[in-house]
Amino acid sequence: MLQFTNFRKSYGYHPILQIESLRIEPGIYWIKGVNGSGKSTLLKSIGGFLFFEGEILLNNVSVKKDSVPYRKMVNFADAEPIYPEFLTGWEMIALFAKAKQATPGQELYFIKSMKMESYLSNAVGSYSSGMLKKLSLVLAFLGRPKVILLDEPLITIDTESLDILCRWILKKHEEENTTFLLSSHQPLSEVLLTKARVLLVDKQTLTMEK
Ligand SMILES: Nc1ncnc2c1ncn2[C@@H]1O[C@H](COP(=O)(O)OP(=O)(O)OP(=O)(O)O)[C@@H](O)[C@H]1O
Repeated sequence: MLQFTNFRKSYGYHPILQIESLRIEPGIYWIKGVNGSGKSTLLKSIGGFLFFEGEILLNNVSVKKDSVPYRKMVNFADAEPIYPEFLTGWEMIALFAKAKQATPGQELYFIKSMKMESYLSNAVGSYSSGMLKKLSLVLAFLGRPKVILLDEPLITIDTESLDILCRWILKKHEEENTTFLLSSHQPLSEVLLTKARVLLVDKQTLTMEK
């Protein structure tokens, strides 16, 4: 369970988000909000990548005070992923698999289902934006995190892969009770919509829609 207490995030003197108190139970959540409302800022704060005032706890573990155990429970895929260009996809996967203590071969299901075998031996610098996006999604699913944060996961990937990603999300949630927080301007697939609750970023705060 994610818990926000007196959360405040500003850039300089520009306040972006303020969440007095909010509990997010395990589930699948669609984070909605207009451009610039603060969705990426929220996800990066939960991921432990940004400084903020107040507290975020995951299963009572603090992102600030216990950042190492906290980060082991949280995986993140950036909206526009950037990786060292000279590493291959396989090398990136090996790095993340080790860091996230993935079971041997866990990545193969994801790689096969999105048909990525043909390019993973190439350096990441040669990837198209869709190829890079798929790699970032595979990395985010490695290990057994409690929470997976996906910032605009639906952009740049082809329609066939969209359906596959929705299946990954439902499977991971059903099998491991992984919580997903995903931001998207595109509507989610019907099947994902039936499972997802909406978190709205508006007027500089976050509210759960019924
Ligand atoms: N590094 C930064 N420095 C200063 N301001 C920033 C920074 N990053 C984001 N902002 C500002 O914070 C606000 C929220 O940005 P954020 O990227 O979180 O919005 P978003 O809801 O994800 O937007 P979009 O839907 O366009 O991706 C915007 O006003 C943006 O200009």
